Amino acid sequence: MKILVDENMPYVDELFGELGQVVKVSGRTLDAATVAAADVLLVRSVTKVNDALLQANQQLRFVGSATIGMDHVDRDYLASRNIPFANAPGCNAIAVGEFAFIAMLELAQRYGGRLKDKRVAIVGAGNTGTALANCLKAYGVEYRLCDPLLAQSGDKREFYALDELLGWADVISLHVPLTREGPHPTWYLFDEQKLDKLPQNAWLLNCCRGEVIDNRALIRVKSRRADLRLVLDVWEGEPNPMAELVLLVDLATPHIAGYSLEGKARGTYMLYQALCRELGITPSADLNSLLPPFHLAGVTLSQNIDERQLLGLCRSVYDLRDDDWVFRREGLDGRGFDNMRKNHRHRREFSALALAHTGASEVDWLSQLGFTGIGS
Ligand SMILES: NC(=O)c1ccc[n+]([C@@H]2O[C@H](COP(=O)([O-])OP(=O)(O)OC[C@H]3O[C@@H](n4cnc5c(N)ncnc54)[C@H](O)[C@@H]3O)[C@@H](O)[C@H]2O)c1
Ligand SMILES: O=C(O)[C@H](O)[C@H](O)COP(=O)(O)O
Repeated sequence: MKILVDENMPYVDELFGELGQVVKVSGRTLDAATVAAADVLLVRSVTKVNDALLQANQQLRFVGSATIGMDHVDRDYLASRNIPFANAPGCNAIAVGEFAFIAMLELAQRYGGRLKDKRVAIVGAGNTGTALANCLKAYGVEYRLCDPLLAQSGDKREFYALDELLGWADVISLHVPLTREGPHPTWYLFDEQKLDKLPQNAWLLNCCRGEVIDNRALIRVKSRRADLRLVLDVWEGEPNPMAELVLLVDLATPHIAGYSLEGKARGTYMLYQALCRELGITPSADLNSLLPPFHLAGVTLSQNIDERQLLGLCRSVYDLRDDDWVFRREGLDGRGFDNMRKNHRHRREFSALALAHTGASEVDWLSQLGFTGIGS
């Protein structure tokens, strides 16, 4: 069985090696001729899976995407050919939640004031939005959710309308899928009119899809609104973001908010489980055994920590400033953007760091935030 895999998917040899011949390819440039002889195709978000890519292949048994987003996959086409499909919902939710949380701590540190005193609107309360909400709740930050679809579906959490939240929030963090149809499409959800409604001194974070914000309108609005602070991980026109926009952004990264080692490994593992199900095989590999140990054996807190010290702790797990810096230096053209993503291996989740304490008394919130093993 020939298993064609995006080269940016970690642990594929360990997980799929026993199921067939693993062939690694560039997901961005994958073409129909290369796919023609595959039995299994495993992609990430940069591969458009559609008629054009698959028409020359008559034996494909399974397609998987190690991502939450599915806007790159023509699922109707796959269904029309009875090709089973799986994605990896939730695989990188913790990574995105922690990324947005750390970015907010960074902005607070940079511009004065505390994140703890901000009000955060989370637009899209699915996996990644909820992961961010969990971080904010653990740290005691006030937040509100906007998700008309979940509100209608009977989700018991309290939801608010977007326009209402724009009059309430200091921080707006976007966590919606990219959709062009349906009752609440998100393509250009933040157009110029909506961007103009951002509160004074607002922070706007986009960790979902670039096209949820009209990037040209954002350049215009930011050019006349110096008060706005921007964190963008996703861009219109990836892998070629508008260089002019990058200059206006406080923290800029090449679509790596979900790129913790744990998140990427979970994505691959979820596809492994799905393919095993499809083949009627019991999965034998163990996800936890794949991850390397963290370079810090643990950290012992000798007193309760303040926000600045919390940021220090977060930076010891993942220093977002490094990615921002490399991105500005090397990631602004398509090649640099993709290279940074391809070589991104350094990031872990809070759970990689074991905390202990001697004199600290308020520590429960750190384990709720995700750190491991808080105990005296
Ligand atoms: N930057 C990254 O690395 C990264 C990582 C993971 C996911 N993503 C992107 O983020 C998106 C969200 O991920 P997720 O795991 O939270 O997905 P999810 O499907 O779990 O949640 C998305 C939520 O958005 C809600 N929603 C849809 N339209 C809305 C609208 N108009 N207004 C408010 N809410 C709306 C849905 O009801 C759903 O609850 C993904 O589709 C993907 O495109 C990016
Ligand atoms: O939708 C997702 O899950 C994310 O956007 C994902 O992390 C994107 O990473 P890629 O698939 O492009 O490597």
